[in-house]
Amino acid sequence: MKFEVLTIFPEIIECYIKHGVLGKALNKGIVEVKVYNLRDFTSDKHKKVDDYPYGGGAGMVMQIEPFYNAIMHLKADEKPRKLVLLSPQGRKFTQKLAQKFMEESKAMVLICGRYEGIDERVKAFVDEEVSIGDYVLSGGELAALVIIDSVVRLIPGALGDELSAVEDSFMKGFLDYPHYTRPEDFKGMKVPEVLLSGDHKKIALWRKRQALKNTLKNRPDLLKNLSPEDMRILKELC
Ligand SMILES: COC(=O)c1cc2cc(CO)sc2[nH]1
Repeated sequence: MKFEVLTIFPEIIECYIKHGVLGKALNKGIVEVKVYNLRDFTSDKHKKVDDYPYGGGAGMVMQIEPFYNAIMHLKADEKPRKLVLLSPQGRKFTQKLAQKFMEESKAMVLICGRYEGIDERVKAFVDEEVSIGDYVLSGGELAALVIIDSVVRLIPGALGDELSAVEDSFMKGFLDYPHYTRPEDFKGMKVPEVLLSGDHKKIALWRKRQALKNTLKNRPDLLKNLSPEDMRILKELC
């Protein structure tokens, strides 16, 4: 899978992708991330990317030309790619959409705005507009990193051989269960006995109960289409 990121702050992306699962996936060649500085696609000596908004108002708007030039540069190889604009107005990014992106796209272009936003005409050249949540960010780069991180984790082989409980739980529509590691007793805060029992069936049931309890408490909206077994456990919790 290949990600191409358009941004005026390439270092934000380049710094993050070197670490952790992403870094390993890059080293394994499972994923490729190329970052393009929009300033390299300007035509003036000051590498200007923004200008005053038509109609007035506070702040500056990013001009279409650098985005257009960068997109045309990428499209020159005529390879298929999904162009995604990160924006607060986009459709909500979820684990399901991450799965869809991983399954359907060999290459994604992640377009990051800054300032007060970008010229609306850029949207004529993108396939999707995506938001990672209902809050204001200073730019699209963090949202682009969220998408890269969550999609790469889903690529077979990216996580190595370690199972990922987080993926499992979210894919099943729950929040994760609690995790513990040594020491067994930290200032009197003990690890739940069941996790020390070695009884894998009991441990699995305890984890499922905890995941449902967490989900009921913090994200009841996720509790849809439960299996009869999960519904039984949930009813016990209520
Ligand atoms: C100038 O600001 C942006 O380009 C910008 C992009 C995004 C994405 C958000 C949440 O998904 S908030 C936000 N702001």
